[in-house]
Amino acid sequence: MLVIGLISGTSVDGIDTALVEISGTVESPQVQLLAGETYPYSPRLRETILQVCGGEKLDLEALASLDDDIAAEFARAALNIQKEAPKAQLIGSHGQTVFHRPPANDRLGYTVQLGRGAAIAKITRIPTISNFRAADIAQAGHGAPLVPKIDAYLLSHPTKTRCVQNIGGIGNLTYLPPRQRENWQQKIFGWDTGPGNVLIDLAVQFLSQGQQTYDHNGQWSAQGQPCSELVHKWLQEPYFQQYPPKSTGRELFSPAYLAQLREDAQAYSLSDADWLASLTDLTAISIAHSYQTFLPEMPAEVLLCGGGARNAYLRQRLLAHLGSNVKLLTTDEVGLNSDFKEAIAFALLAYWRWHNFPGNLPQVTGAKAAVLLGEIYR
Ligand SMILES: Nc1ncnc2c1ncn2[C@@H]1O[C@H](COP(=O)(O)OP(=O)(O)OP(=O)(O)O)[C@@H](O)[C@H]1O
Ligand SMILES: CC(=O)N[C@H]1[C@@H]2OC[C@@H](O2)[C@@H](O)[C@@H]1O[C@H](C)C(=O)O
Repeated sequence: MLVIGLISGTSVDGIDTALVEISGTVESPQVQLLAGETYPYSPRLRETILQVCGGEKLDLEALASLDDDIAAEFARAALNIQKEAPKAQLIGSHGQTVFHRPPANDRLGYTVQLGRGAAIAKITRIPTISNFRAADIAQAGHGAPLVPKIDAYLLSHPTKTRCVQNIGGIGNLTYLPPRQRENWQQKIFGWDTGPGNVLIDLAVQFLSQGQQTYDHNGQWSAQGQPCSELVHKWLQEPYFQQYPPKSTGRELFSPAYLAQLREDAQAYSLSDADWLASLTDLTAISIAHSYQTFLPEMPAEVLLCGGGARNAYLRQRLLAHLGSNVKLLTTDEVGLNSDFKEAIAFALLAYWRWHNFPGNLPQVTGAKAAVLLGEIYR
């Protein structure tokens, strides 16, 4: 089956689009990436989305327009990716997260992904599945992360313990015990580790007065030295100490949050490069801390994906904190494209929904049951 996967993540940099051929069976799918593209948002749409993520108020009419503007961009991405290919039979569209509130005590979580599937189906004339997180949230789950079940099917190893670490705007991990271990599927874990690139990106934009949006290959932060006293102070953030299941977003790791870290850096008279090095080190140490604190064992291999895998300084700090017993690779090195893995995941989640196969892992999201994910718009 030819399926298109679409997602714009928490970096809000554009629409990752994957055209994939899915064969095999639902329980043993083979996925081949035929084409992958990122279609950047127009600067105006990106700005609006970031403002909404930052809590700017919208009236309902403006919300409806934004929802459909995003859907139109997603539909255009889907039409573009298959220009030179046979027509896809199905689209799985994650949409754009603009709000995420994890569940708490006796209150369900709440999550909003804009870019409604009905509009994508209408424009593309291809059946579209969207709103993947709602059914898990209705089961008292976090609705995130959803990729761990995909990782289990595509990246687990017969004899090695692996972790898959996505470093997008937010970071999230999947822990995969070896497949030969008894009941290995029940022992898979996953959660959001905290910031991926979000703090680094916000700081670079602030320091460059909007001229740069990210620290290319980590070149700027590599010129500085992390201040370990500050990094350890920052690691006291309650989210890092919270037990999984857990999920987070730009609501916590926000411009206001960064402003506090800026004040701290000024109190220590850090240079700009030292501040960036410290934020990068915080990102790395928060990931490693998550492994060392909450996993039953350290993995033999960590497979990186997401844009942060290209940040050489971040990779170096991560290796330093994970320890030399851990081998750091990218998912590309084991055959899965690291830039389009999330888009591929939503193609496969749509395929599973189409075939009535549950897409969530309750022990990861905290949901009470495994459920079908996504709403179908024919
Ligand atoms: N060459 C590079 N050097 C350093 N950082 C990079 C590079 N390329 C991409 N990035 C970082 O990766 C980010 C985009 O990553 P990605 O597309 O994986 O995020 P996302 O999918 O939006 O987030 P999430 O996974 O949280 O939903 C950019 O904002 C930038 O910070
Ligand atoms: C609410 C939301 O959009 N969460 C995203 C975000 O980006 C990374 C991390 O936080 C992950 O939990 C999730 O995305 C991926 C695709 C997931 O669901 O696995």
